[in-house]
Amino acid sequence: MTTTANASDRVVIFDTTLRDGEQCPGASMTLEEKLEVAELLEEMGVDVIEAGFPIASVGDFESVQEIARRAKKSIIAGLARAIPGDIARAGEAVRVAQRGRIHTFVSTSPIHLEHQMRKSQEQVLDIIAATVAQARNLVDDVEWSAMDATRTPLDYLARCVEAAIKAGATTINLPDTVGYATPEEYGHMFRTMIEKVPNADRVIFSTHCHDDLGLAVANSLAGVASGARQIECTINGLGERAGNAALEEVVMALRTRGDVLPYATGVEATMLTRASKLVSAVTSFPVQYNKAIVGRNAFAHESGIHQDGMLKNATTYEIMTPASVGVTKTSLVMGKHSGRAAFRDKLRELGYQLGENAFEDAFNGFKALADRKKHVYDEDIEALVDQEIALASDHIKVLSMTVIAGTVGAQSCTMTLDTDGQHSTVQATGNGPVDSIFNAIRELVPHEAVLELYQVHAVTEGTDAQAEVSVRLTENGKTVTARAADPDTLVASARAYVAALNKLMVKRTTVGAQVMSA
Ligand SMILES: CC(=O)SCCNC(=O)CCNC(=O)[C@H](O)C(C)(C)COP(=O)(O)OP(=O)(O)OC[C@H]1O[C@@H](n2cnc3c(N)ncnc32)[C@H](O)[C@@H]1OP(=O)(O)O
Ligand SMILES: CC(C)C(=O)C(=O)O
Repeated sequence: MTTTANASDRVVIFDTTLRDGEQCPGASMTLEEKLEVAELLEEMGVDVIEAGFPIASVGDFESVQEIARRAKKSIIAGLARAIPGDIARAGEAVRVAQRGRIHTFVSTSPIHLEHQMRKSQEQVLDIIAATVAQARNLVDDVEWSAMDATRTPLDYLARCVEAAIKAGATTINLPDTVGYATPEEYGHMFRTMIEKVPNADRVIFSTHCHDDLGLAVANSLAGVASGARQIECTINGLGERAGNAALEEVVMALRTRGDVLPYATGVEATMLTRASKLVSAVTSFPVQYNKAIVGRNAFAHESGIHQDGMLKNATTYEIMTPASVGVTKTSLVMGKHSGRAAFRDKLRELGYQLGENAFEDAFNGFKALADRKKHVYDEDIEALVDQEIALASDHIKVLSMTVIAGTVGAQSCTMTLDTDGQHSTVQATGNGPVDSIFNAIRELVPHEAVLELYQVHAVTEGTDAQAEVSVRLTENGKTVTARAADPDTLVASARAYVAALNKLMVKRTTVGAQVMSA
């Protein structure tokens, strides 16, 4: 790859996760973490890695130098203000790289010149000439940036760019430092510089966009469409304030919309998810669920209509494949918006084959559960379907129950059971609510079976989790175990006990014994 041609359709990807990304409050990384990220960026095919700001601290200097020492293919850049000491330090750090770059910057906008730099336009032009020349004496690859370029009058910006090119800059970066530009304005700035500035064709123009108005990626792409051939970006869009253009979004926009943005990058897109996860882990910055490309919902579909389309053909609702960014598969999330098509597919995946009636019952049960529960997991569906299957062969069913529990008085249960179509009700007390439930059942269905095990566990997490209750009964040497699940632990307990009784009845019938009478 060459970084000197401006006319090609190859876009240089300049990753600044380790510099601008680290400027995100709380995102600082240790040397080891930076080395790990840099190694992955290089393996992924990132052209330029901005490894840090060497004058900022000894730690920053050391990490830029170590990354520079280890890099094999990527260009390693170190940032420097337009100050001789900064440039010397950056040069010292990147000189050990096979391909080192000094990236020096100075403000150009009236606001910055007046309030931050406290310099005149003419003084800044002199500074640009001197500092870029100093950097060029140290390395061949020098990038110059006009800090706050998008709030700089174009005629003055053109004079600055001309001065930087004349002094030897090889890349000219025009940042939207405060995330202020619109795509149209940003593109116009590049077209103007490329048309107006002498020798503009000898350098690569670069974008560097911040996301204060959520336009960082759109502006970067507008810059490329207007002649820029380097995009500065960060993994997960990390960076100062609202962050920078996200590398994964830029790369996938170029890849997915090659019809209108016919520019290539050298990035291996299947590594994007891995890179996102690594940066999230080392910075402790979670990736928002709905983040484009790498958010956990980026390839998840919950609504029935979308799931139906996805099952028929994934192109109905996905513009890129999950595999293209390193995600193993699309996920159809089961929830209250899911329909029959997705539910049928989920049952198939879980190994169930239900007849139409049983399927409808299970689907209605699932919808009712999804209305009460935020997340419906595979285990919830399994518990629900197991219960539907068990109910289909039940002689005894729990029709209704009311339990009174608490600190005042004995716990009691009023229970109505349906036994082969006959309804009977009883009220029973007990030593605790579960005991009162089991006593009620014993009164309605007299039997000798002994309760061997009563166990409750949450099927999934959260206070709205389904409780799964297991009950084991033993009678005449025969043991049965049954389970039932419900968000109400007491209902699950009653159903599990009754399910165990039903099993016991089936066992008795099988061995020719008397069927219990209610
Ligand atoms: C848009 C960006 O993202 S730019 C990069 C921002 N990143 C960082 O600032 C992170 C690293 N920074 C640091 O560690 C420190 O700010 C340092 C080491 C660079 C400087 O620290 P200090 O010497 O204490 O200066 P301080 O940070 O208080 O102020 C910045 C100074 O740099 C000057 N300055 C800012 N940008 C530039 C520039 N591009 N060229 C020359 N001088 C500059 C400011 O005018 C100010 O100078 P002054 O003290 O004479 O008023
Ligand atoms: C140093 C420059 C490139 C910068 O980070 C900005 O202007 O946002």
